[in-house]
Amino acid sequence: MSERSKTDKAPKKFVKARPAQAGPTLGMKQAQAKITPARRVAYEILTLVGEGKGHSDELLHGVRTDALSPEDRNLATALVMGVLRWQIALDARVRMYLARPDENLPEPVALALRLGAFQLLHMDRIPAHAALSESVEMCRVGGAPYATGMVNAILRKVASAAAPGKKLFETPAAFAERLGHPAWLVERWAKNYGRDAALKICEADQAEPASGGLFAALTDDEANGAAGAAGGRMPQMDEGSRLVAELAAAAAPAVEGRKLRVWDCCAAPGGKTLMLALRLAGADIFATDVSGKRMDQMEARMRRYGYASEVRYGVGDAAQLPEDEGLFDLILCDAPCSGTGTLARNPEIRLRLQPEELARQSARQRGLLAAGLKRLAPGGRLVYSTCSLEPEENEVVVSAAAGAAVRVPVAELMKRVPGLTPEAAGLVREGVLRTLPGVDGCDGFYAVVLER
Ligand SMILES: C[S@@+](CC[C@H](N)C(=O)[O-])C[C@H]1O[C@@H](n2cnc3c(N)ncnc32)[C@H](O)[C@@H]1O
Repeated sequence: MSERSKTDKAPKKFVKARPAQAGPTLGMKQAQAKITPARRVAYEILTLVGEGKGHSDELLHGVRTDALSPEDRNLATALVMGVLRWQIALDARVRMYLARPDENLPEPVALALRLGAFQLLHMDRIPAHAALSESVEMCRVGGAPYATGMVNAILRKVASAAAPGKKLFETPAAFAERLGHPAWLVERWAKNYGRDAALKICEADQAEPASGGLFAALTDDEANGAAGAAGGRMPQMDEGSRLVAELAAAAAPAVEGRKLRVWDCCAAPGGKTLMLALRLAGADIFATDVSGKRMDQMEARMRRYGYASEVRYGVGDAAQLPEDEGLFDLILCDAPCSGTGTLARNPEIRLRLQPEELARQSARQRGLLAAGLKRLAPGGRLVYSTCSLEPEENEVVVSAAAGAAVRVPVAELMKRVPGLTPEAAGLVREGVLRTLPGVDGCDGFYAVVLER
C-alpha cells in the first residue's frame, strides 16, 4: 500500500467510482482552505516521513509546528504519531473495502485514507464529518483529485462498519496486524520472549511511552536542580535509558591517585553522558559520536547542566579513535541499533525495518564492541548496550566480539544504583540487563558489562 505501482499513473476507475455524496469538485485553493492547520501539517509531515525525508520526532519539533497554536500542535502530534503507530492496521482495514484488496494505492490517497480512518477509529473527540471531509480535501490537495470519491466512500464504510471482532485466541501474526506491527517482527518476539510478552510489547508500542516506576520519584531538588542540591538537575530521559547509564556509572572501577578515565563512544544526543557526569563527579569524561551534527546539538544541550561542564567532546568513528587518546577505565558503547525496543517513541521504525537489516546492524555492532574492548585499560570495564529487542544485536554480538573479556554479573552492580525500586531486580535476566516495553514499564534495553 505504501508504494505506488508502475501502472497506477492514472487510475481512471476512481473517477467513475466517485459518488454524488462526495460533493461538488473544488478548486485547489478552496480545497486548501477547507483543511485545518493541524491536519495540513500532519499530512505534510507524514508525507515527508513516508518519503524517508525526515524523522517524525524531528519534524514535529521543526518549523512546520512552530507556527501552530498549542492546541493545533497537540492535534498534529497526535495525528502523526497515531497514524504511524497504526498504519499497518489502518491499511489492513482500508483494504477490506477496496475493489482489489492487493492494489497499491498512490501515496497521497493512502495517506488521506490513513488519516481519516485513524481519526474515525481512534479519536473519540473528532467529529466524523470533520475527519471525513478534510481527508477528501487532503487527497485532492495531495494531487489525487480523481480519488476523492473513493476516499469518501471508503471512509464512510469505515465509520459505519462494526469493528472486526477479536478472536478468542490470536496468533502472533493476527495480533501483530491488529496492533499495527509487521508479523515477522512480532513472531520473532513471540519466539524469543513468549507469546504473552510479545502481545504486551505490541500493546505498549501503541500508546504514549510509559514511565515505569523503576526508580523512586525524584526529589524536588533532583528534578529542578535547586541551589544547594547535592547532585544537580536530573536529565529528562526514559527510565530504561537512565538505568543503562546508572549501571555504567555503577560499573566504574576504583582508581588510585588519578582521575577515572571514561569514554562514551556513541554519545549523542547525550542523555547517558549527562548521567555519567552527574554520578562520576571529577572523572575525565570523553564523549564522541560519528555524527558532527548530532554532536553539535549534544554540546548545546550539555551546556545547560553545570555538572557536565568538564566533559570533553570529539567527532569520529569509535573504531578509529587515535592511539594517543590512550586507554580508558570505563567505556560506554551505547551502540547504534534497529531501535525495536523504542517503537512507541519511534513508530516509523517498524514500517522501514526489514529482516535483512539485522545482520547489517549486527556486523557494525561487532566492529564497535571489538574496537571498544581494545581501548580498555587493564581492570577496565565496558558496558555494551542497545535499545533493540533482537538477539542478533545483543547476545550474538557479545558472543562474537567479547573474546577474553569477562562478564561482570549485573545483579551485583544494580545494588549500587541509587533510587532503584525492589521490582527492578527482576530486570536482570541471565546476568544481563533486559527490559521489555509493556512488561517492565519502560523502553526495551539490553546491557552487558565486560571486564578486561
Ligand atoms: C543509540 S545512539 C546513542 C544514544 C546516546 N548514548 C544517549 O544516551 O543519548 C547511537 C549513536 O551512535 C552513533 N554512531 C553510529 N555509528 C557510530 C560509530 N561508528 N562511531 C561512533 N558513533 C557512532 C550515532 O550517530 C548515534 O548518535
